Amino acid sequence: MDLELNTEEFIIEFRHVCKAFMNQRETIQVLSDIHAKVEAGSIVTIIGPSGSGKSTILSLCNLLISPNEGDILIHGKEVREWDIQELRRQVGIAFQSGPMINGTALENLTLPARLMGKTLEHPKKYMDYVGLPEELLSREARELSGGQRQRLSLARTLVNGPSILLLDEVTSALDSNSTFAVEELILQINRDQNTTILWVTHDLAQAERVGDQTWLIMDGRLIESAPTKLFFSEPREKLTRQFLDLKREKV
Ligand SMILES: Nc1ncnc2c1ncn2[C@@H]1O[C@H](COP(=O)(O)OP(=O)(O)OP(=O)(O)O)[C@@H](O)[C@H]1O
Repeated sequence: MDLELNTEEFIIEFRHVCKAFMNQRETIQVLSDIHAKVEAGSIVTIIGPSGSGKSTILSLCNLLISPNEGDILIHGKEVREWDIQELRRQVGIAFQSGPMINGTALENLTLPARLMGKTLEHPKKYMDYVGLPEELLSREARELSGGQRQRLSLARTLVNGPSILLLDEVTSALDSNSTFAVEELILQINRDQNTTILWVTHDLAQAERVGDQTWLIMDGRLIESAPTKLFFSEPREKLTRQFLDLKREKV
C-alpha cells in the first residue's frame, strides 16, 4: 500500500451542498445545504434515519453523482475538477453488499491495480488484513459467503492506498466477531496511514466506538456535527436527543 500522509488540516469540505433527484413526475430534494469540514486523518461516523441522505453524501465525494448546488472540495480541489480516475484512487468506497465482478477472488482483489495498469504485489497481505484465508483467492467470488465477500470488497478498496475511505454499512452483513475484527482493521488503517474515513452506519454503538466526529443527517440536513464523545453524551440539538432516545428504546 502507498503510504501517503495527509498534511492539510481539512481534507474534505462541503460548501452549501444540495442534491436533488428528478424523475418524470417530480424533483426529490435529498440533501439541503450540507456545510461541513472533515479533518484529515479523522473518522466521521454518519448516522440518521433510513432514506435521510447518508449514502448520497458518500456518493458525492467520489463523483458517483454530482451536486446540484454547492461545492465539494477534496484535498482543496473541487470534485468536478479532478481527473476521475485519480479521484477514485484517492477516495475509495465500500458498500454493504460488497459487489463483485465475475471471476475469482484474486481477480476481484487485483482489479483496482489492473485498472491503474499496475500489478498487485502481495495479495495475501490484503487477505490477512481482512481476515480471509489465502486459499480463497482461487475461489469464484460469487461462491463466497456474504461476510467473506464484504471483507474482500474492503480489501479491494484498500489496494489503491486511498487517502479517504467511504464506508457504507460495511459491517451490517457480518456477525459480531467479524464486525469487531473489521472495525479493528479499519481503525488500524486509519492509524497506520492516516486515512480519513466517512463511515455511514445504522449501529449507534459502532458510531460511538469508532468515530472522532459524528454527524446526524435527517431529511437531507446536517442536524448536528460534534466530537463523537460529546455527540453521544451531551447532544446540543433537540432532534439529536430525540433520535438517540428513539434508537436506544428500540435496542
Ligand atoms: N439515484 C437516485 N434516484 C432517485 N432517488 C434517489 C437516488 N438515490 C437515492 N435516492 C433517494 O434519496 C433519498 C436518500 O437516499 P440515501 O440512500 O442517501 O439514504 P440513506 O440515509 O443512506 O438511507 P439508508 O439508511 O436506508 O441506506 C431516498 O429517498 C432515496 O430514495
